[in-house]
Amino acid sequence: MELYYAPMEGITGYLHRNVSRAVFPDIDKYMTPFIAANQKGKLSTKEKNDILPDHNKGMYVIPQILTNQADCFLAVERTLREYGYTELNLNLGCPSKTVVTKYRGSGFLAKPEELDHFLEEVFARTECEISLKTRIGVEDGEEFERLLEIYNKYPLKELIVHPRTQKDYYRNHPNMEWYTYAVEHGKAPLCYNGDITDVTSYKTFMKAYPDTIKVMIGRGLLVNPGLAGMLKGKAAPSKEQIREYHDRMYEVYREHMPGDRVVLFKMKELWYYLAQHFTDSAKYAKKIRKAERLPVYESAVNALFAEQDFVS
Ligand SMILES: Cc1cc2nc3c(=O)[nH]c(=O)nc-3n(C[C@H](O)[C@H](O)[C@H](O)COP(=O)(O)O)c2cc1C
Repeated sequence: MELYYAPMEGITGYLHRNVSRAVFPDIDKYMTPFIAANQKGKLSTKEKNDILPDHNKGMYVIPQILTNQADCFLAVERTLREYGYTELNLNLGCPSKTVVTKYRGSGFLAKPEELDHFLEEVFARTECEISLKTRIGVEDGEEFERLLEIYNKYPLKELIVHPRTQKDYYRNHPNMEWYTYAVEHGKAPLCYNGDITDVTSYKTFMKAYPDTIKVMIGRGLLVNPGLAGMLKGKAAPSKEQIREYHDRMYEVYREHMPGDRVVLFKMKELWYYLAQHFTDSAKYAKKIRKAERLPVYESAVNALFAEQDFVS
């Protein structure tokens, strides 16, 4: 089984990636949060930092691109090739309003003809291997029939399917009827993504789709950073490992983020997920959420680690 770390904008940048890798080295591939492509193929400082080979040593990293313009895709491809990347991913899943109203991310799924032309042009000129990360439609899973017909025309490296619609955001459950449709009718190698949160949900999924060889996990790895190891037969992470994961993350953010407020913001975001597997975590999570200074934050975290357990 190949396990992929899903891209999560604002969370899974290279600092997060390196710390996760150092403590829990069971992920096979990492996808970067999306790079918003422009005509010149220029990367922002944040995007450049995220893909620099020196910042991603020892990891298989796939840069993800967000655009609906073939020229922009190919321009950023040229830039990424200069850094040595030969595999790229197109984001056809982002559900956020600001992205969707520009017909990008899952918004691009509303324009299947344009999407087809885009892919035609990209595949005619690309020098990379290209995968797609897609939702099943904008409003309704029925749209996926047409979308898959389009995807099947191109030599995709792989098709990563998160079987929700744009309208679903992260609500409801993945629509497994349409994932089954992808299994039965898709030509590209498939990777499943969506709501694999623990060993039980993984086993249930694998029982239904025993031929699966690629699974991408996002939030499940944030709530339990040791989940990939568990899915590969390792023991559940100990509280000491979670502490190490936390401490290293805190250290790199303090080293690289511009000021305590940003560090606190990043750490609170981490705890939004990480607190979920601690026993009786509500009051500690509240203190962490309310902390406005690092010493207050640290004492809330110390109390949580000292007084509660991590159970996965
Ligand atoms: C905070 C956040 C940011 C995300 N950013 C991206 C992104 O940049 N690109 C992308 O393709 N998906 C993004 N996603 C979607 C995830 O990659 C994944 O498809 C989704 O969370 C479903 O998988 P999961 O149930 O395993 O978390 C994001 C999700 C979250 C929660």
